[in-house]
Order: sequence, then C-alpha cells, then structure tokens
Amino acid sequence: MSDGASSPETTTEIEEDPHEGGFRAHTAITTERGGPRYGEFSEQVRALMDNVRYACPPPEVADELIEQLAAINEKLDATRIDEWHSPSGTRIDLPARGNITLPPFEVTDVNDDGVFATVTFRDFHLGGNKAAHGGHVAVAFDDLGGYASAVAIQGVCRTAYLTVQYRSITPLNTPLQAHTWADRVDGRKVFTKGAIYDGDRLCAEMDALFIKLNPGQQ
Ligand SMILES: CCCCCCCC/C=C\CCCCCCCC(=O)SCCNC(=O)CCNC(=O)[C@H](O)C(C)(C)COP(=O)(O)OP(=O)(O)OC[C@H]1O[C@@H](n2cnc3c(N)ncnc32)[C@H](O)[C@@H]1OP(=O)(O)O
Repeated sequence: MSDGASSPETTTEIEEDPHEGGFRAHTAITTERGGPRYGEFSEQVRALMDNVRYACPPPEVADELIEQLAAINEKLDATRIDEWHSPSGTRIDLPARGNITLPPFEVTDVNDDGVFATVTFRDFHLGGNKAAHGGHVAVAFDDLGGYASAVAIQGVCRTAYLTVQYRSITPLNTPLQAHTWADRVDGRKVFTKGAIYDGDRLCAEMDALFIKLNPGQQ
C-alpha cells in the first residue's frame, strides 16, 4: 500500500473505538493481531478450501479427514473471540486484510483516483468451467468498493446497492487488476464504480451506492 494513502477514520487500539452500533463507524487497523504467522495460517485455510473444492476422497480417506478436521475445529473453537478483536479483516499487511472469506487481494495504491488492487480468485471461487463464481466477483467489488467509498468520505460505509456487469469470463488463479473509485459524493451517499481486468480484457464492472454510517448507527 502506498505510504501517502489517505485512509478512512481508523483506530489501532480497539479501546479507543467506542462501539455504539452494530456496524462500527471506525475500522481497526492492525498488523500484529493473530501473530507473525497469521498470514501463513490463512493461506493454509485457503489451500484447504481449494483442495476441498476438487477433492473426491475415498471413504477411508474421508474417515481420516473427518477426524482430523474435527480435531482442528475443536482447537480453533477454543481460540474464538469477538468480531471486534479478531485479526480477520484488520490485518492490512495481509491479503484481503487477513479475511479468508474474501477473494485474496493486495492493495497496490490508494490515491485520488481510487483504490487499485490485484485480486486473485482461487480454485474455491469456481463458478463453473474455469470461471469465477459471479457472487465472488461481487464480494470482491463490495469490499474494494466499500474501501474506495470509505476513503472518499472518510468513514465506514454500508452498501445500499451493488450492480455487476459481467463482461467476460473472470479467470481463476490469475492476478487480475481491480480498480474502484468514488464517482460522485452527495451528502452521505457515495456513488462508486469499479472494474476488474485481466490484462487489457475487461472482466466485470461495478456500479454501487455506499452510504456513510451515522454515528451510532446500527
Ligand atoms: C493506511 C491504511 C488504510 C487502510 C484502511 C483499511 C480500511 C478499509 C475500509 C473499509 C473496507 C471495508 C469495506 C467493507 C464493505 C462491505 C460493506 C457491506 O457489505 S455492508 C453490508 C451490506 N449492506 C447492508 O447490510 C445495508 C442494509 N441497509 C441499510 O443498512 C440501510 O438501508 C442503509 C444504511 C444503506 C441506508 O439507511 P439509512 O437509514 O442510513 O439512510 P437512508 O435515509 O435510508 O438513505 C440515505 C440516502 O440514501 C438513499 N438510498 C438508500 N438506499 C438506497 C438504495 N438502495 N438505492 C438508492 N438510494 C438509496 C436514500 O434515498 C437517502 O437519499 P437522500 O438523502 O434522501 O437523498
């Protein structure tokens, strides 16, 4: 991420972030939560999902995997904490801020023209016939569009609507160029656009409205 990037209202200490609503008006930004290997941990989870998407385990392997996965889930369950303190979504040093539910993206620049990122849809984002699932494309746009809106209006926003035009196949396992930008700001409303390219080829476009949250808004 560029050093001079403007950022929405942020906080590094959760204690400084009074929680007044169901969706915080501040975004925690961290680089240490979850420890130095949280990125590797996330990547192992993505690899697991990639493998599961294409796995056809014979019954005896399924028996073994179920036991191992149950043990892993028990261990993970014991480490669960609340949404506001969890590393996922706050680790700006990691792909998709360490949120494994998002298509992994790396923000390459944030400037007056918006947010620029490289996004890679994985095997587990398969829709069909080697193309990314349209819903996952929308997920990438929602997060990166929310980011561009937050930067433009200096506060966390919620999506009011989001339309995607699927112009051509969005390939898997290919670093794609994503760009989202605030096209127009009108009070709390941020009309935001976006595009994802595979080289010169336009894969998808976004047209969305994000609304800045009022203080304490649920
Ligand atoms: C240096 C490092 C920096 C790093 C920084 C990293 C930080 C990154 C920052 C950030 C990244 C994270 C990004 C995440 C993004 C994800 C976002 C989501 O997925 S949100 C979940 C899905 N969305 C919902 O669940 C919303 C459900 N809907 C609602 O809650 C409400 O309807 C809401 C908030 C959208 C609006 O409700 P109201 O009560 O606040 O406001 P009202 O008065 O209804 O609307 C305000 C204006 O907007 C128009 N409006 C509202 N909805 C509209 C619609 N669907 N279409 C057209 N206009 C609409 C209205 O007509 C009104 O316009 P008039 O002011 O009168 O001109």
